[in-house]
Amino acid sequence: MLKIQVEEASKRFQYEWIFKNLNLNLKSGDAIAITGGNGSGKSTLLKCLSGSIPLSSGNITYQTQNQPVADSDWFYHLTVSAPYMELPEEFTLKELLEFHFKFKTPLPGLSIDKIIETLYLESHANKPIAQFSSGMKQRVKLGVALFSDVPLVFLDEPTSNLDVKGVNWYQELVEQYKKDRIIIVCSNDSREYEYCTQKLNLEDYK
Ligand SMILES: Nc1ncnc2c1ncn2[C@@H]1O[C@H](COP(=O)(O)OP(=O)(O)OP(=O)(O)O)[C@@H](O)[C@H]1O
Repeated sequence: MLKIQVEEASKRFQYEWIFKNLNLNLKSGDAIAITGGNGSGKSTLLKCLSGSIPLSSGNITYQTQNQPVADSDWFYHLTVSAPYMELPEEFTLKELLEFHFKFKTPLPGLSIDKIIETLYLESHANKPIAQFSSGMKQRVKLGVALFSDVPLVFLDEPTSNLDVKGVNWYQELVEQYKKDRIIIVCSNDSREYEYCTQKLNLEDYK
C-alpha cells in the first residue's frame, strides 16, 4: 500500500506563484484528475509530486507499508507518461522495451512480446522509434508507464496525438491496469479522466 501526503504545498517560479497551500492525501486504489486551463500548473504539480522538481514550501511524503520513502527513492515506485518526455529515438521498439524493463519489472504475466501485442505494434517491433508516428509514440509512452510494476502512475495529457480508436484503447487500458495503484492524470479533456474518483482544479489554489 502506497500513501502520498501533500501538506501546504506551494510552488513559484521567480515571482510567479503557480499554486499555493495545496493539501492532498492519496492511497493505492485512488485515481485523481488534476485539471485547470493552459499554464495553470498541472505539469508543474506533476513534477513536484514525482520528485523531479522541489516545492517552494510545504511537504510531500511517500509511505509504503507505513514506512517513509526517502525522496531519492521515489522514482523506484513510479512511472510517468508526458508529452515533454522524449523516447530514445535510435532504439527500435523492442530495444526500448528491453532497456526500460532492465530498470523496472513488467507487471506479472506481461512479456515484451505480449506488451508489443497489447500496443498493437507487432509489425513495428524492429523499427526505430524515430520512424514512429506521434500516435504510435504516445501508445509506447502509455504502455511503458502502465505495464511497469509500480504502485504510482502519472499520466500527463494521456490522449495527446491519439485518434478516436486510440482514445478508446487508452480508456480500456487504464480500466484494466488501474487496480490497486494510484493514478494521477493531468488533463483538460474529460475523456481522459472519466475513471477518476477525485478531481483537483488548480484554479482553486492560486
Ligand atoms: N522551469 C520553469 N521556469 C519558469 N516558469 C515555468 C517553468 N516551468 C513552468 N513554468 C511556468 O509555470 C506555469 C505553469 O506551467 P505548466 O506547464 O505547469 O502548466 P500546465 O497547466 O501543465 O499547462 P498546459 O495545459 O498548457 O500543458 C506557466 O506560467 C509556465 O510558464
